[in-house]
Amino acid sequence: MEVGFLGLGIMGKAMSMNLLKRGFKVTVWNRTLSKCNELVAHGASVGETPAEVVKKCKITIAMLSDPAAALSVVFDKDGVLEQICNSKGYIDMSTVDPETSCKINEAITSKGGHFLEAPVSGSRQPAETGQLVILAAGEKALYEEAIPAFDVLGKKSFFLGQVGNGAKMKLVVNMIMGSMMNAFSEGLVLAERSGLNPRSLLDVLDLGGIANPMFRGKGPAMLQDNYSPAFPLKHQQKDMRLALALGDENAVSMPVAAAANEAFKKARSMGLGDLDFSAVCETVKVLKHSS
Ligand SMILES: NC(=O)C1=CN([C@@H]2O[C@H](COP(=O)(O)OP(=O)(O)OC[C@H]3O[C@@H](n4cnc5c(N)ncnc54)[C@H](OP(=O)(O)O)[C@@H]3O)[C@@H](O)[C@H]2O)C=CC1
Ligand SMILES: O=CC(=O)O
Repeated sequence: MEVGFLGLGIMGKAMSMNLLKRGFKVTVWNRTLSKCNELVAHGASVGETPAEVVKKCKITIAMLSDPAAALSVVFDKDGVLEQICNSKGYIDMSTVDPETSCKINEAITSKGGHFLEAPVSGSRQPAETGQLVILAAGEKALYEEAIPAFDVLGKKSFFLGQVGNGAKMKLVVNMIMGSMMNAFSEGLVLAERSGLNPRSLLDVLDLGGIANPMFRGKGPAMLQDNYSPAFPLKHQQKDMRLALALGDENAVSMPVAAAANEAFKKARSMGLGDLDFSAVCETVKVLKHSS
C-alpha cells in the first residue's frame, strides 16, 4: 500500500520509519524539508507539499504538533484540500481538540474525501517499536482499510465512533497522565527534601498498587535531571489546555488538572517547553528554593 506521511517530528519520524521497514511505500513531507533526508535514506519518496503527497497516495497520514499545525496543513495553499477527492483518505493522528478534528472532517468530506482521526497513546519508544494505542474515530470503511498500517504502528486500535471521540479519549488520557506526572514530581522532591533516598521511593512505588510504566520509565532519568524529550512538555501543556476546555464545555470541575496545567505553564515560562514533560519536576524544585 502506498501511504503519505505529513510531519516527521519525534513521533512521525518513528512511525513512518516503521511503515517503510514493514514494506509500505511511503511518501513523506515535513515543513522543515531537510528532516525528510533520513527517511529517504531508508527508501521513502518526498513530496514538496502536502498537496503533492495527497495527489500521489491513496491514504495520507498526518502527525503534527497541535491544532494550528493540523489546520494549516489541510487548509493553507498547497494543502491537503487541494488534492483530496473521493478516491482518497486522510488520517490525522495528531493530538487536537474535537472541534479541530470536526472542522477538518467537514472540509475533507465536503470534497468527497474520507476522514479518520486517530490520535495515539504512547510516546517515542512505543512509536519506535510499533506499540502505540490507536484511538480512531470517523469513517469506519477507512478505518478498516487502514488496519494493515495501524497493525504496524500500534499494539491495539480502538474504533470509537463519530469524529471527535478519538480526540476526546486522547485528551482525557493525557489529562490524567499530566496530573499524575505532577503528583509524581512532588513526591520525588518531597522524598529528597525530607531526607529519604528518592531511589528507594521508586522501588517502593514500583512494588505497590500505583506502580505504572510512566513512573518506572521516567523516574530514574528525573532523579538525574535528565529530561531528554520523548514527549515535549509544550505538547503536554497543550493537551492539558484542550482537556480543560473539554471540561469547561461539559461543566466538569477539574481542580487537579487545572493545577497541573498551571505547573506545565510555569515550566514553559522557565524555558522548559522543548524538554520532556517530566521537566515539570523543576517547577517543584524552584518553588521549594524560593520558600
Ligand atoms: N511525543 C510523544 O510522546 C507523543 C506525541 N503525541 C502527539 O503527536 C503530535 C506530534 O508530536 P511530536 O512528534 O512529539 O512533536 P514534534 O514537536 O517532535 O513534531 C511536530 C511536527 O509538527 C510539525 N509542525 C509544527 N507546526 C507546523 C505547522 N504550522 N505547519 C506544518 N507542520 C508543523 C513539525 O514540523 P517542523 O519539523 O518543521 O517543526 C513537526 O514535524 C502532537 O500532537 C503530540 O501531542 C502523541 C503521543 C505521544
Ligand atoms: O501523548 C503522549 C503519550 O505518551 O501518550
